[in-house]
Amino acid sequence: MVEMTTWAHTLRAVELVAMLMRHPCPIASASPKARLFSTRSVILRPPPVSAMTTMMNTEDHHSSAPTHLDTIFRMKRTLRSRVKKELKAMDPTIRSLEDNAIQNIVLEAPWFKSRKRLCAYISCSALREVDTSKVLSEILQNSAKDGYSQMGKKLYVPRVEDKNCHMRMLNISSMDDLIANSMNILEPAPIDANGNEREDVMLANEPVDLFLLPGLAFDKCGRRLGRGGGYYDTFLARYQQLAEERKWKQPLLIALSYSPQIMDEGAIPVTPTDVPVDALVTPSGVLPISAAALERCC
Ligand SMILES: Nc1nc2c(c(=O)[nH]1)N(C=O)[C@@H](CNc1ccc(C(=O)N[C@@H](CCC(=O)O)C(=O)O)cc1)CN2
Ligand SMILES: Nc1ncnc2c1ncn2[C@@H]1O[C@H](COP(=O)(O)OP(=O)(O)OP(=O)(O)O)[C@@H](O)[C@H]1O
Repeated sequence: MVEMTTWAHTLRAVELVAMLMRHPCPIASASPKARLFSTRSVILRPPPVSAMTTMMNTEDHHSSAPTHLDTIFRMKRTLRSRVKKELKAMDPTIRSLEDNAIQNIVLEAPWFKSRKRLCAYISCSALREVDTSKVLSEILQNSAKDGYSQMGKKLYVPRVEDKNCHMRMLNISSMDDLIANSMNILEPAPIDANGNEREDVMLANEPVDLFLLPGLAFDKCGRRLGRGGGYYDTFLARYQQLAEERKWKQPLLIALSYSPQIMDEGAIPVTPTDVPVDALVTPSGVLPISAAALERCC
C-alpha cells in the first residue's frame, strides 16, 4: 500500500523503472569501463526492497510503476519459457560438446586456477544446466590432495533454506556430502558426517574470489535471467554488501552459458534487484563484460 512508503522512494523507483524501460541496455554502446559503471550504478543501487514490494502491490493510480514491473516480470516469464524450450530442443551431442568446451575453458583459465575460494552450483541435467561436474571434481580433488584446505581450493555450494528467496552457500569437501532436495537438485545437509555444522560462506573469515553462476539466459552486457526464485540475486546482493563492509575485493561473478542462452545486449528485461555478472563462459570462449573481468579474465 502506498501509505507505507514515502513519495521519495516511490518517485526514485518509478524513475529507475522508467529509465530501464526507456534504455533497455544503458551500457550497450559505452566503452567497457563505462559499461560496468553504468550497469552497476543502474542495477546495483535498488530502492529499498520494502519500497519495491510496496510498489508492486500498490493500487495507486498516480504511479505507473506497478504496470512497468508487471510488464518486466511478464517479459521475463515469456523469455524463460522460450529459452527452456530451446534448451529442451538442443541436440544432446551438441549439448555434451558444449559442456566439455565450457568446462575445459574454466579449468584452463588463469582466473580459475588462481582462485582459492569458490562458490559454484551443482548442475542439474533435468534443468538443462551447463554441467559443472568436471569443474567441481577438480576443485574437490585439489582441496583433498593438499590435505590442508588452506592450501587447496575451498568450495561452497547452494542450499535452499525456504521459499522466501533464502539460500545459503555451505562448504563441502566431497560430492558424497550432497543429497537431492525436493526440486531434485543436489545440495549439502547443514550438518556434516562428523556432526559438525558446515561452514556458511556468509560467516567465513575470508572472502570468496569467484562465483560460477547458473541461469536461463544472459546478455552481452551482463544481465542474467534466473529461474524466477530470486535466490541468487538476493544472495549476491547480501554477499556484495558483506564484502563492502569488510573491505574485501568483490568476487568475480562468472556465468556458464550454452549458445542458445546468449542474448544480444539489452535483450534481458531487468528490475533494480537483478545483479549483473562480470563475464560469461560460452563454448567459444570467455566474454569479459565488466572492468573487473577485463582486468582479471583476459
Ligand atoms: N543447480 C542449481 N542449483 C540451484 C539453483 C539453480 O538455479 N541451479 N538455484 C537458483 O535459484 C537455487 C534453487 N532454485 C531453483 C528455482 C527453481 C527451480 C526449478 O526447478 N524451476 C522450474 C520451474 C518451476 C516452476 O515454475 O514452478 C524450471 O525452471 O523449470 C529449481 C531451483 C539454488 N540451487
Ligand atoms: N535482493 C533482493 N531482495 C529481495 N528480493 C529480491 C532480491 N532480488 C530479487 N528479489 C525478488 O525475487 C523475485 C524473483 O526475482 P527475479 O525474477 O529477478 O529472479 P531470478 O533472477 O530469475 O532468480 P535467481 O536470482 O534465483 O536466479 C522477485 O520477486 C524479486 O523482487
